[in-house]
Amino acid sequence: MAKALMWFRQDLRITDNPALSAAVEMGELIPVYIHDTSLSQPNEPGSASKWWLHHALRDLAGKFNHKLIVKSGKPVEVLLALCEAHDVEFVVWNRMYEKWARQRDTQIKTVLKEQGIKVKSYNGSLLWEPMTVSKADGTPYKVYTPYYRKACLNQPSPRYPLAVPKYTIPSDIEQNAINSIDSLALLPSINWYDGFESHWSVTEEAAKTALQTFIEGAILNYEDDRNIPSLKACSRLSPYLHFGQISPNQIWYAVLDKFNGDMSDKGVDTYLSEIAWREFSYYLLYHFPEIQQVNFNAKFDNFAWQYDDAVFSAWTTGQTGVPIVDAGMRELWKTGYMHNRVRMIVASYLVKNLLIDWRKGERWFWDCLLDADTASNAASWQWVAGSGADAAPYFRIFNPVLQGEKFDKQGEYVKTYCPELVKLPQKYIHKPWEAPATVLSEAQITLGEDYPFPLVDLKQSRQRALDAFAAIKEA
Ligand SMILES: Cc1cc2nc3c(=O)[nH]c(=O)nc-3n(C[C@H](O)[C@H](O)[C@H](O)COP(=O)(O)OP(=O)(O)OC[C@H]3O[C@@H](n4cnc5c(N)ncnc54)[C@H](O)[C@@H]3O)c2cc1C
Repeated sequence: MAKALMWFRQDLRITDNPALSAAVEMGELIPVYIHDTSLSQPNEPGSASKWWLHHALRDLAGKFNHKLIVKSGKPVEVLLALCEAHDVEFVVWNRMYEKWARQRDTQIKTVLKEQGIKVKSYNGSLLWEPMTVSKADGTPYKVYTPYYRKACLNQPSPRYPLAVPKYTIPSDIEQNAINSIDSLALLPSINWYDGFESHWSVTEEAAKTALQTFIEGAILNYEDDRNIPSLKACSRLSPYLHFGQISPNQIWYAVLDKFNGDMSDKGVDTYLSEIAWREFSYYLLYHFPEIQQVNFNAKFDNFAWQYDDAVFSAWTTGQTGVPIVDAGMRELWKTGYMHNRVRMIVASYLVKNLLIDWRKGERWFWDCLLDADTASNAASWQWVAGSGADAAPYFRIFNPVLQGEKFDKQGEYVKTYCPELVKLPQKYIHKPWEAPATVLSEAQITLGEDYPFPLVDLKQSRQRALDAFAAIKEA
């Protein structure tokens, strides 16, 4: 019987996996994961991602009775060796969209084909692949709304999710996956990740359960509640989506099937349009491959960023003296996740109030987020910075106090992650520096000791940012 090697990458699931289903049709299955040691920064996974990957691989290995072959090295060399050792006829994978991955995969395809091996790739992670969507004049969209509403929604319907295929793995494959995964040493050497385990279950089944729970409840209030960080109002599917433990197709059709294809409910429409923001991020990454490092809007190349180690460190450790910012940065550290509204607030504060280059923030998120994703992270940072495609204008500067008072009225979110402020009355929870001495004393807070004074004056730093922006606008 012919043998088909399935190269798993960011598609660590067995349901709705087009390459896996195709491999099973071709013959006996050889499931393989390769830890690509040729990657360097900025493409090498961050520390939090490696924690997730470790657990996701263990979950996947279990599905193959631990006969997942796990190797590390240069993929082309590993694949050639495996093809020879196991007499492989077909190699399949699901496509990735980063420039480095596309170049690597094209080269591998050529080398394998030269050896007489048949190679095929599939779409396993997007509803609409970037190369299939363009404006009437053939150029790529740069604005989200027409991209999604005009182009994507008028494309042929995305693939309906595939069932789990019935596979047979050759008997000579060893059940050695757990040892091989452990030997990749993915778990970070500094154990700051203990808290992750109480927040996340890293399995394909957990992704399905999270989706089901969300569409049975929170989706109907998503439009209003998604901005409130103290509520469980979002689906929290982002790390599963990044590692492909669930596909956007599974999400799309679970929602449509539940609501009989009706997208008119505000919650449903808004949720699906967030899934489409992920698609748009991949679209941008594909058509503008440098967005992780290069300003989409070249005017920002002359922006007068400022950098100060101590200031950046205060931001990363949640010690800026602005409670909603500090709560967000501490949520990230503790759980590997940060609520979307708060991501926007902390990013705006870094880039606009502290005038630190968005690329520094992007790198910190890359290392700490469990859902760190080249496309969504880079596109979102550029969006907040104002340098991106269809970005928030630079002059629209979030006031973190007003944002906190609007979206965390009672200060519940802040109190969860900044317990030293728990006794502060609601009136001052987002601006402790304005609290009278007696109030601070009753709340057992000494500013500068229990909680920092604000790093910068919000009004002055806002004006400084506007001046810096005016300078590049005029240039
Ligand atoms: C500065 C900044 C950095 C970010 N970095 C990342 C990142 O590295 N990885 C990542 O997946 N998301 C990133 N996001 C987008 C967004 O914050 C997360 O996708 C979202 O918070 C994940 O939580 P959820 O799954 O509960 O989202 P839900 O609200 O339930 O949304 C469902 C899904 O839609 C997608 N989505 C939602 N909002 C966005 C968005 N703005 N852009 C792209 N996709 C979106 C995600 O895949 C998400 O899982 C970033 C946002 C900002 C402002």
